[in-house]
Amino acid sequence: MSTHTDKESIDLSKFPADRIRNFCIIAHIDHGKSTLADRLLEMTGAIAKTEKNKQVLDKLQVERERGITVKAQTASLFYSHEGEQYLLNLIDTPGHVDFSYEVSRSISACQGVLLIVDANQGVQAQTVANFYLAFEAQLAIIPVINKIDLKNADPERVESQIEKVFDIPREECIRISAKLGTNVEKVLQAVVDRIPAPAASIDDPFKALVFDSNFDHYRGVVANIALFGGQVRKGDRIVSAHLGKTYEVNELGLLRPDEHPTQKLFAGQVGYIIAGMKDVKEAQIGDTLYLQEQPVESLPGFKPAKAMVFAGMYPMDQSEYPGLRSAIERLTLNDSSVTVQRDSSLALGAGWRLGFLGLLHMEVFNQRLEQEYNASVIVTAPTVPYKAILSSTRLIKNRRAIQKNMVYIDDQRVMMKYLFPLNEIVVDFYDLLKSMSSGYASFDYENAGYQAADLIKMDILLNGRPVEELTTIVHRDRAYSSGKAMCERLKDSIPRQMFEIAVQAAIGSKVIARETIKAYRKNVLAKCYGGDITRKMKLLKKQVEGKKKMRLIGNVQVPKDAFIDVLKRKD
Ligand SMILES: Nc1nc2c(ncn2[C@@H]2O[C@H](COP(=O)(O)OP(=O)(O)OP(=O)(O)O)[C@@H](O)[C@H]2O)c(=O)[nH]1
Repeated sequence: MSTHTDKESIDLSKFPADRIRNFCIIAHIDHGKSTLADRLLEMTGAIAKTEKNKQVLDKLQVERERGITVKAQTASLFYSHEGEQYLLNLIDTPGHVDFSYEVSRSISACQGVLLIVDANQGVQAQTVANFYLAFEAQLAIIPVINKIDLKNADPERVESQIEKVFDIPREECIRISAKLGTNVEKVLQAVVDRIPAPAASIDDPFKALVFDSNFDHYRGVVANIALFGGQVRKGDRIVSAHLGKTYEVNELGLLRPDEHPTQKLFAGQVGYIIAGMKDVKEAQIGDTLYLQEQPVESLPGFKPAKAMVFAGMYPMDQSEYPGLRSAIERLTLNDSSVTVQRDSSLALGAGWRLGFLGLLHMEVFNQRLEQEYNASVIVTAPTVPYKAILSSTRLIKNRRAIQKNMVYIDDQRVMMKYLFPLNEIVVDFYDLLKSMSSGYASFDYENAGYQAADLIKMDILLNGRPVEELTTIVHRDRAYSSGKAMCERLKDSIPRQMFEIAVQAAIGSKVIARETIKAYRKNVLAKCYGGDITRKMKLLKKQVEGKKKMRLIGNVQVPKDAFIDVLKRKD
């Protein structure tokens, strides 16, 4: 095996399309995609083999803190097989259901996938969902059974599941331990042998799909592109099909996984391009790029993601509005599955209504805003979309989940399909299901359209003042229990203040639940004896900092996390 670590030595013209393989790694969450990606990077010399290089493709702070992948990442690898040099472009994708949009976009730049399945857990919900994304896109699928080093590993059983559920012969499965590196070489060989080369010709005009992009504070838009034909070099004048605007290519190159500038990119390759796009709106994901003098027909692009959960987002202070607006614009460039609409609220001022694919997606977006853009925001209670008929029409009463079908994967696992009201599953269903099944059950969902239901609007009041951000739509039969639970949770998350606070749930003018937060005076100086003034100042400053994380509703200080916490069930 040979490696390329010298920056200057890469001549991409040596890699015509038949020497290129573009593939992504897909799997259920935690089955070991990022660990396998680390091994592939090490074995091909893209990164050094050290203890420090763990999950190198998980670049974001939020990914490292949560130990999950939320963004797909690209890495180009050089691999020699049977005397020939190959360029392998690997895209590592997230496993959690909320980020499946990243998977579907990555698939569009690939001809094959490694479908990783944990040798102990076997086929899980996102294994099935991701398999179908790859299958429908007609990609070559290489099943890889990972974690065979585990004491409870049962690769035989997992192979039977793969055969039964996906109709893939068991002989095609590769058993590996990504952690120890066992059989990982076989995975690289299979990528070359079983995944077709991209059908892209250097003789065609340059045509590239923008499959991801992000905003760099200094260089503007950095777009990840897959070349479906031709070649492109620094100084070329290219056009974005979406806006019809022309740009000059300033820089281009490979992602290894860090940017590695090259002179040119050729048909079938995957890389990055910087072309002086200064506005986030200029680099639409799904856009087609072509040379100014050689117009081409646009590529089909992507189906827009369908937001499932909506929440309001407001600056902590209205003076931070412009800064937050540009942060949201830049982050949505990198995460195009978020929808943004302007909104305003009496209590919180001007802000936005954002649509997300799920609650984890919303939390991660919020965390990225804070970590990558230093923005401090208030997020309101998430809701799901409803269509309301404004009359007293009696709606069909149907709130329970309806079982649609049930398939036995083997004697220990069963796959069940239900029709659920979306509201019942977006907030904490996944967490509850995991804890009730001791982590064994897994879950995936897709939109099944609108259904009529008997719903009412429930308000939450703090000292008699309605908090519109906490208004929810609930099923009539559940109004009392959910009103009571929300009041109890608010009581827990709002700290005592200098006066008594009544927390009430109401339907129209009728109060259905109430909790009281007793008055309390927190004297932060109580522990200060002897009048040390600098220490007093420090404590008072700390108290002011604490208050910044609070939102004033009427005269009540509400911690900003309360808006989400209040919806999560504790049982
Ligand atoms: N024993 C064992 N553990 C493994 C192996 N591969 C991965 N792991 C562990 O499994 C856990 C999850 O691995 P990741 O590589 O982060 O999984 P992932 O599929 O990338 O996770 P997401 O991107 O969040 O979906 C980590 O604790 C790894 O150390 C393996 O071959 N053997």
